[in-house]
Amino acid sequence: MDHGTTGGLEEPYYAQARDFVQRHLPPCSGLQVTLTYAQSLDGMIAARPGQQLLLSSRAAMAMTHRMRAHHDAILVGIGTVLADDPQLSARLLPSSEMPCHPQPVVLDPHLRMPATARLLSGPRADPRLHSPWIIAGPHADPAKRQELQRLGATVISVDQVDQQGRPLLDAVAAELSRRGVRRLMVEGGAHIIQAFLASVLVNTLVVTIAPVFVGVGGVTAACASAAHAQTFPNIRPLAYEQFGTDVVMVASVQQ
Ligand SMILES: NC(=O)C1=CN([C@@H]2O[C@H](COP(=O)(O)OP(=O)(O)OC[C@H]3O[C@@H](n4cnc5c(N)ncnc54)[C@H](O)[C@@H]3O)[C@@H](O)[C@H]2O)C=CC1
Ligand SMILES: Nc1nc(O)c(N)c(N[C@@H]2O[C@H](COP(=O)(O)O)[C@@H](O)[C@H]2O)n1
Repeated sequence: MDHGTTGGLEEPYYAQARDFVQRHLPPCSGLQVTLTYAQSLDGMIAARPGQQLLLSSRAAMAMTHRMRAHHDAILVGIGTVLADDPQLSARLLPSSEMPCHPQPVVLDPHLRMPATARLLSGPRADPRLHSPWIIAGPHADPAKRQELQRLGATVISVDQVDQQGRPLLDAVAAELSRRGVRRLMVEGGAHIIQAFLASVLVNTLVVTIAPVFVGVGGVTAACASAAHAQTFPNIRPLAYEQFGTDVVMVASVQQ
């Protein structure tokens, strides 16, 4: 389906999203990592663990899709796949600007990805979508690996893991670089945001702040524990811009 020159987006959203991304994302040298998510005024990314909450306005969502299109790969954790069943595409852009969508990457140490996930079924219906790369740990079930590969996924083993059996992000980044990823956009969820903030990998942070309160029971953006409290990087805000009803902050991350 051709959505015309603005991909079905209203012209002001389309133009603002394009200009914002061009202005604020740095040119690429080595692996550039952009960490991005949407949060409420009280710092929540979901109302309940394992549930999806739409926070971004349509204008901010346009910016997110524009940003997806600017990256080679979009990474989420398996918790986000189980909660949201995302597509991780840049489908709000016109097809003329997005001949091929970015590569989805899922951190899934124990291969919990459901066979019914849209990340697996989508590429069978639309050849412009890539089947996901699934980053597994060393103890992943070989039968599940085979099943996911039969469904089109590429299962990549990363054997360097932390004490909880989760792939080390340095090793993940090296593997993605080796496969040609130059710009990586990390979207969440809470555990992945925390892990990337505690790493030295993030170059740019883009946070959409929506004018709502979520309250008790919500999931905080970075599920910070005392153990991680010392590991937040310094943030140098570069710009704040209003997208619809939301404010988007773009910042460089100082390691
Ligand atoms: N508002 C927003 O922008 C977004 C909100 N979300 C929300 O976040 C929630 C999901 O968050 P989580 O449950 O925390 O799931 P998550 O998406 O952060 O995945 C966590 C899982 O990733 C795996 N993992 C692999 N390597 C890891 C590493 N190095 N460090 C940590 N985990 C690693 C572990 O199996 C862990 O259980 C959902 O409610 C979803 O809707 C997710 C993305 C964006
Ligand atoms: N930018 C943004 N705003 C929100 O309000 C959100 N809930 C999210 N969530 C992220 O987007 C994924 C869904 O993507 P698709 O629409 O399925 O392509 C979701 O899984 C989160 O990563 N993002």
